[in-house]
Amino acid sequence: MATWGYGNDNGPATWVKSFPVAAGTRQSPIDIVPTAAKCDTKLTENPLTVNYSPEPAMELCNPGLSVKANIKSKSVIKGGPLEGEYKLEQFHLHWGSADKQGSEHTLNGKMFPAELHLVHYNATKYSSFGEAVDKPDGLAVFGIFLKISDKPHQGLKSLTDVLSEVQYKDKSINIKQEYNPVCLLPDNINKYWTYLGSLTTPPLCESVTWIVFEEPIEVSEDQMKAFRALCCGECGSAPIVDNYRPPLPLGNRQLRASFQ
Ligand SMILES: CN(C)c1nnc([C@H](N)S(N)(=O)=O)s1
Ligand SMILES: [Zn+2]
Repeated sequence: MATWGYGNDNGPATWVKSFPVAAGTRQSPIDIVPTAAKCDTKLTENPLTVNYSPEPAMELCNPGLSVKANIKSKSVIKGGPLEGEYKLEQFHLHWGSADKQGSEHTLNGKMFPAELHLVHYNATKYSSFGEAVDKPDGLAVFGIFLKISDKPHQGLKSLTDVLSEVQYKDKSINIKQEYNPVCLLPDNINKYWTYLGSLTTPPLCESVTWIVFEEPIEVSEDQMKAFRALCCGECGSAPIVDNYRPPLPLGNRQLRASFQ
């Protein structure tokens, strides 16, 4: 079976052939139109709280279509739109071949150069990510926009400085001791949009409560170049770029905002 990807013959428009849910009614990403969002005070009555722990030796790997860090520590979130406690499973990114594109969610039709996803599963109701992945309340993913600045992002620097060591598919390394993913979050996590959606890559399960933060994090052009130097396969293979799914219709879903 042909593997899915982001090329002309295996990209997002073809995924529905193997994953019919791609044509579902709660697919992600979406275009975020702030004026269409409903400000919901319930989101602030029980504020979103993040309780991340340092990762003793965080595994960073190149699975071939992104770069991802697997989390073993007990890093959890709760509150906001969430019922129960969700445990961080992994984080990864999507980025463009140029700064004009790369994010999955868009803001008033605008793409950012990249988007960071921190993927959590409902540890109150389910015993593992695998059990939670296809449940309607199984997952919660933080979406964080990346924007270009002249200064590198210090939290991401521990990763971008070693990406050359995972340049090729299936390479992995362990990041320095005590990496705390909290360093990746924007300063203000009280301003976000939330809606019910899906994984943005196959199997595209409609199991994600998305929490997309209004405040982007800032990265340097050199850090973007480091992501764009990662390869889809072995030495000489194509670079990993434009690994984003374009937005899907919001349909009858309600987009809520935690702020005015
Ligand atoms: C198995 N896991 C953790 C994931 N499967 N698909 C993921 C997608 N990349 S996303 N973008 O998080 O929906 S994350
Ligand atoms: Zn993702």
